[in-house]
Amino acid sequence: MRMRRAHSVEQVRAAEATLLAQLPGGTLMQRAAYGLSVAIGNLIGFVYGARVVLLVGSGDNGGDALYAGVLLARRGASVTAVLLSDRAHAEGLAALRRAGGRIGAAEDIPGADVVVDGIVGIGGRPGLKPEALALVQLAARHGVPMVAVDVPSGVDVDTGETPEPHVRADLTVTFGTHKVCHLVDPAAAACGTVHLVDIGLDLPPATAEAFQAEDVRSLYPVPDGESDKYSRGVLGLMAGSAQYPGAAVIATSGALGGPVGMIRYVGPDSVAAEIRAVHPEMVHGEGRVQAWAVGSGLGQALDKQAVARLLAGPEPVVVDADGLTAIDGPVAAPALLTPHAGELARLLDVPRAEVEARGLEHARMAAERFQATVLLKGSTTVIAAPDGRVRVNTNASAWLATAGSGDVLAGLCGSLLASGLSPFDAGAVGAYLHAAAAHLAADGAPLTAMTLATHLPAATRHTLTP
Ligand SMILES: NC(=O)C1=CN([C@@H]2O[C@H](COP(=O)(O)OP(=O)(O)OC[C@H]3O[C@@H](n4cnc5c(N)ncnc54)[C@H](O)[C@@H]3O)[C@@H](O)[C@H]2O)[C@@H](O)CC1
Ligand SMILES: Nc1ncnc2c1ncn2[C@@H]1O[C@H](COP(=O)(O)OP(=O)(O)O)[C@@H](O)[C@H]1O
Ligand SMILES: [K+]
Repeated sequence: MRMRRAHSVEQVRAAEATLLAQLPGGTLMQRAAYGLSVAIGNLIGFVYGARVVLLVGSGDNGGDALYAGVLLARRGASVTAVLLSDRAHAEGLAALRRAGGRIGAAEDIPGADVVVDGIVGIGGRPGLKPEALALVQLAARHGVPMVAVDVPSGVDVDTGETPEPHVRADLTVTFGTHKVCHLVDPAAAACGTVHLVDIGLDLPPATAEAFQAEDVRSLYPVPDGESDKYSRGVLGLMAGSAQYPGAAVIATSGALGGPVGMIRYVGPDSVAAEIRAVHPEMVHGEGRVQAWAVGSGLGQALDKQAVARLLAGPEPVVVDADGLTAIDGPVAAPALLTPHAGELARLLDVPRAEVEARGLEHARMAAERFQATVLLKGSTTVIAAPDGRVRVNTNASAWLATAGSGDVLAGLCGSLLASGLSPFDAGAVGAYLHAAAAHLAADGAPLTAMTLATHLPAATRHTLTP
């Protein structure tokens, strides 16, 4: 699999320590600095004559910035280091001086071609000191591109939280592996483009993973000559109501845009008629199913006991929207819960703002409490399994923020579950294809939930074709 993998600071430090013991001093920093200097050159498009300002803190993150400055200075850049501490990396500073770099100050920033944030890296606490914040704000006011070394200084590296002021980068150049803050919002949004430089770390299993097309390809249930509609999986859909009939239509569209062989709709005749008008292939009424999707648009028609029966198993179940209100403890069925921040806040009985600020923590907490995979929707979607594994989907399009797009996702995930994927895999594959369909459907302009659903086959084709 080719997923992007993120590791915790502790894991990175351990892997670095092993490697540092084997290599001559400074090797890792030189590898990091070389990758950083190349990425900076690529971002601004030239090096000779470029005006580069380094913001240098007290640690090795500042050291990386200084040595990248050395390499850029040797290629003809004019490099200035603004020191934020009197303990800046001494050897790096001496090397920069030898390469013709100089010590500068705030007034160098407005005319710079790029500012390099070497304030803090994985050793940083959240937040920026006032002096650093003022320099970062000055660069932003003058529209100078910002390159973060390893992480945007001031974010919480291991959680992606941003409780304090922090750098907003155009490009983040990280080393060895991604960190959680590169994948999880709100910090991920502050990273800009993330570029990974290999420095040769030997790493343990990741703390969080982000799927790529290849990962989806390896899991997607593709029918073969032996397949029939039942072996491909039948999805039971309990969604929509007289109040929200559209949710059932949209969820059906989402499900039919996935791998399922057949849909059985369980609900009122009036809603079934609306679905049939768009999807005549839908079957109305109870029967054997391999998985359930329940909850989208049930509104006041929600029958908590009926949902509770599904939650008791044995079939796997996707629980969306109103269906989530039927959950009050561990779920026996293999389950994928698909709340947005407001719904997760209600489930956990905490303020919505807390879920928005600390999404990863709350998704994990809910997965453990309800013994179910929790897919927390947002600009970054977090998928947390009850065993502690985490995946995130970062390739969404903001055009997805439209009514009914969550119903498409619930139907699609149900479809994947019915065709045999685990809740954790169904959530990751579903979130990926949902986002891919959004990019195709929107193509830089508004989309509707139905156009999103009708683009699922094309998104799947693109993803499954190497
Ligand atoms: N350890 C290694 O082998 C490698 C480390 N590398 C770099 O080293 C970095 C980690 O270096 P360090 O462990 O020295 O730590 P940092 O450079 O991240 O910073 C730690 C220092 O910053 C201070 N500090 C913490 N939070 C602060 C804040 N909010 N504002 C101001 N100062 C703050 C601390 O007192 C400490 O002195 C990585 O992010 C990476 O850039 C790379 O060179 C690759 C190899
Ligand atoms: N700003 C955004 N950027 C990217 N994706 C988003 C954004 N806002 C919402 N989404 C995605 O759009 C979908 C919205 O689902 P949901 O909140 O359930 O809406 P609805 O209930 O109207 O269907 C989710 O998949 C979510 O991840
Ligand atoms: K940094």
